[in-house]
Amino acid sequence: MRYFTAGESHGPQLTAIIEGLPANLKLDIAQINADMKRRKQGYGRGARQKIETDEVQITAGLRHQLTLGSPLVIQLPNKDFAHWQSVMSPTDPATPENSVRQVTKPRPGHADLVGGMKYQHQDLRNVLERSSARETAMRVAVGSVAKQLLQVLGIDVLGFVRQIGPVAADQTKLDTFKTLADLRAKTEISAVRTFDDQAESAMKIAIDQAKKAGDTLGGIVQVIATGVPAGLGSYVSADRKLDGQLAQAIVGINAFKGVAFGDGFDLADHPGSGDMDEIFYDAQQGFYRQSDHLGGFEGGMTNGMPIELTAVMKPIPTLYKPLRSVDIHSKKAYQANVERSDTTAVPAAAVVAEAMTAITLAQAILEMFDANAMARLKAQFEAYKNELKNY
Ligand SMILES: Cc1cc2nc3c(=O)[nH]c(=O)nc-3n(C[C@H](O)[C@H](O)[C@H](O)COP(=O)(O)O)c2cc1C
Ligand SMILES: C=C(O[C@@H]1CC(C(=O)O)=C[C@@H](OP(=O)(O)O)[C@H]1O)C(=O)O
Repeated sequence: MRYFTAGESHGPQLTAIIEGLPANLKLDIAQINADMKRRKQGYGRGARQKIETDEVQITAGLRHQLTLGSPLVIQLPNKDFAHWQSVMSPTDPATPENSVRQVTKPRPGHADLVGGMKYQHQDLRNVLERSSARETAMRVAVGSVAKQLLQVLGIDVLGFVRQIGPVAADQTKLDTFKTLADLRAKTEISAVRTFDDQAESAMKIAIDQAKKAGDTLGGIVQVIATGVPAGLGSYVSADRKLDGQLAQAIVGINAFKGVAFGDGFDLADHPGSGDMDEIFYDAQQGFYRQSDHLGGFEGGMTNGMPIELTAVMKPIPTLYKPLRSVDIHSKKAYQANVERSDTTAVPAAAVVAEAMTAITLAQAILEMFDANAMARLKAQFEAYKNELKNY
């Protein structure tokens, strides 16, 4: 399965094309729109989210709710385009209004300056329109399709928030959730998509303070995937290591600067005796582990334990109290451009990280098993899981 997205943040619409989905996967569009809504939400988002409704249309590859095996096309209109028609028209010639609204003062931390240099743009709007995380809406739509495929195979994926700015949720509270369904129920009703009420209140205060100061916040998200069988990915070549592919997918999210699996950076100061997931066997379940320090990966392959990753998002680069920059035309020192921005988008980014994990897992499965028809895929997948149990 591969996919592309196209579309500018304030252009007429965003589009995703997914190729390589099996035929006869039942798709619930309401479920895709529910995920779109989850990405829109989160304490600390800016005014843009009030304008958009983020309801997708599927215009190819689907008949009577079943995939055809042909490319699936998902479209999402940008409601904000109505306010940007003259600036963003794909066909009309440029008007004087365009030059007034040119962006020439690049924002440190955004793609503006380097994108302008690389593509020889004199109006940095030509960079920001596509580098904007508006595009992550399409990744969530694609991820929602991937999650519906994984659901048929018994795999569940959830993204949530661990930290916003200096406020971290309490790990011991996370350990009290026995199932992913319980954790989902808790994080879905949280304004910051976390599981710790006390931390949530402190996170909201931190966001309010940052907003008041014209500043922004980053944070840490976590993704857990359960029901993943051992053996996805491979140790035989570096580019086939699934943890490596997942790291790319996660760090490829706008503003993400790092990813860690299992105990992550804490592995550095743990002795080996405390951090390997020891191997046990019983006839009922076959080989199993009692711990998940390595986040579900050994040798670039899933090992049958839940996949657990954490990832860090830097603070939002557009500041209402702008940073120092230089005008690309006059070369004079100015404050960076600011139009409108989120104070933090960590809760939304948790949904994007969940989507990227689901896409990466679905791709690994569709590469390993027959990807033509859903029923055959499911039969092969179940047979493989039985084979593992009897190894
Ligand atoms: C969901 C989400 C929302 C974002 N919202 C904003 C925003 O409102 N303003 C902003 O400057 N950056 C925002 N960003 C971050 C920028 O898109 C990102 O920093 C930029 O594309 C540069 O890429 P890099 O940070 O990966 O280097 C957001 C990121 C995500 C994932
Ligand atoms: C539009 C979205 O996020 C945008 C991501 C973004 C950026 O620079 O990444 C900048 C802002 O764009 P605007 O100036 O239109 O408000 C965010 O709102 C979205 O998530 O749907």
